[in-house]
This record gives sequence, structure tokens and C-alpha cells, in this order.
Amino acid sequence: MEYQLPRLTKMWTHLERQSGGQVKGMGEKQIEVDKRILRTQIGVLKKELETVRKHRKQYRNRRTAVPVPVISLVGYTNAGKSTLLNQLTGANVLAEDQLFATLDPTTRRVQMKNGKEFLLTDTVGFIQKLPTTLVAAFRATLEEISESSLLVHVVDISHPLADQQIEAVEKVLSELDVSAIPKLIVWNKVDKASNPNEIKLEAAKRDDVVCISALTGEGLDDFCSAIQEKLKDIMVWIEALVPFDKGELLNTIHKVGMVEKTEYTEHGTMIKAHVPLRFAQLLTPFRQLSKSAAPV
Ligand SMILES: Nc1nc2c(ncn2[C@@H]2O[C@H](COP(=O)(O)OP(=O)(O)OP(=O)(O)O)[C@@H](O)[C@H]2O)c(=O)[nH]1
Ligand SMILES: [Mg+2]
Repeated sequence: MEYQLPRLTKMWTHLERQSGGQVKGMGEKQIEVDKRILRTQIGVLKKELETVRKHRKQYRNRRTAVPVPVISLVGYTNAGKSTLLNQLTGANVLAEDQLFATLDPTTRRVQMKNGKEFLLTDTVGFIQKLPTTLVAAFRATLEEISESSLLVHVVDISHPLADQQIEAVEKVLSELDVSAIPKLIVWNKVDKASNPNEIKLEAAKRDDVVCISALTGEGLDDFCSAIQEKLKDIMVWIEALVPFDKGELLNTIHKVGMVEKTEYTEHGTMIKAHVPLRFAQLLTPFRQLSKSAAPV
């Protein structure tokens, strides 16, 4: 609408009819009436967007209380982000959500085969030359991106303009100032590509690229392992002695972290693991000073 406002000709007469004819006969030219109606609608939509932003902010605040990593799917429109989300959650997600029963419809909990969990957010698709006014309209989702632990850039590798689309997405990401967030690149729709073997070979050469088909499910196990590796990179190493009466902490460590070693001592469970930073802070009272370094 903001795009149309300065370009208005008489294309909005139906809106005048919808407003019940009240705007007629006020001495305004048709075009001004049209503009006024459009501005009112823009105002209403902006208010609605603000409500959406506030809601998502509340969800995020609630979520940060729980140490489950949040991963956002980003990418060019039609790259297959939503398909990937559905495929992953359809195949692995727990039917009953305990903690996030009221999650926004685009965020889903994913449980991998090894029992680890993360939250996956589907975001709005990017397009080339995204007008700044539109960037503002997408803010609710885009803010979500900036608070993720990891970004998954989904690419339609079968598309003849895949390179330009990657570039366009990178450009929006740099405008959003999220370059510091680790990223995994996913070459999707490999089933549709004319040269799938070549693409797979190329992807195998690069350690930040995973080749998949969100549609057929091909490569999804590799995708999950790659996610695990990336998440591990952003976790911190802890060695903690968890008292026996804090059993729930141990469960959480197993769920959100990567346990390297568990030992039962007379004072409690000695655990060595990679865990999300926020969770490591929760464990501070039980952490041990140790001379051994994290395994590489
Ligand atoms: N052949 C093939 N088609 C796919 C694959 N993944 C997605 N598609 C199709 O691509 C189209 C777009 O998929 P979406 O998941 O809606 O894409 P999106 O990235 O969410 O798009 P936006 O929401 O517009 O950003 C759909 O028709 C999907 O069925 C794939 O791996 N192979
Ligand atoms: Mg989508």
C-alpha cells in the first residue's frame, strides 16, 4: 500500500463504495479520497503489526528462560523453508509439546533421533530488491532471526538463478546486522536438479553446505548432524558435580547439551558436557574447576 500510495490513479473506487458512501460530497477530489482511505488502512495494519511484534517478543522472553537453542530458516522465497520445517517436525517432532504449547504457528520444536531438541522458526521468504518499507513490515519475523542461535540458509539449488538468490539473501542478512550469527547453508531440491551428483560432490567439498531434498527427505540425517556440529560450536564446555537431588538438571543437560562423560561419585554425578551458554550459567553453583581442556 505504501508503494501504491504515491502512484494512485483511480484504482480504489471500490473502497469508497465499501465505506458506505460517507466520503462522497465532501468536496475532495476522488484521488484524495482514495489516498485517505489507503492511509487509514495502512494505519490499521501498522497497529496490527505492532501487536504481532509484541506477542512474538513475549514468546521470545518466555523461551529464553528455557535453554533450547532457536534456529531460524532463512532464504529466498520458494526455496523450500516451510517444506523443510514440515518434513522435520512431521518426522521427528513430539506429538505433545510440554513447554511450548502456545508457540506461534511458525515456530516448532524439533526432536532429533538422538533425543536432542531445538526450536525451528520458519521466516518470511526474501526477494530481490526488498523495499525498505517492506523490510519494516517484516520486522516481526526479522527480529526473530536476530535472536537465533543459528541460521539455516535454505537455497533452491535447482533454480537457474540460485546464485543471484543467494546473493540477495546475503544482502538482506547483512542489512539486518546478523552476520555474527553462525550459519549453515542448505542446498535444497537436489531431487529436482538436472545434475544432482555434481551438486552433491560440490557440497561434500564444503564444510558449511548440506545437500538435501526437503520433499523426499533425502539428506535430512546429514542435515541434523550438521546442526548438531554447529550447535556444539556455540556451546560452552562445563564440568559439573550435580547433587543427587538435582536429577532434573541432569535430564536437561542430556536434552539440550552434548554429554561427553558421566561418572557417579559419592557426592553426586560428575558430568562433562557442552551446553548452551545460558544453561551453563544456571549450572554455575555446581561447576568444577578443572585442569583438563575441552576435547577437540
Ligand atoms: N522438487 C522439490 N520441490 C520442493 C522441495 N522443497 C520444496 N519444494 C517445493 O517448492 C515449493 C516452495 O516450497 P515452500 O516450502 O513453500 O518454500 P518457502 O521457502 O517456504 O517459500 P516462502 O514461504 O515463499 O518463502 C513447494 O511447491 C514445495 O513443494 C524439494 O526438496 N524438492
Ligand atoms: Mg514458507
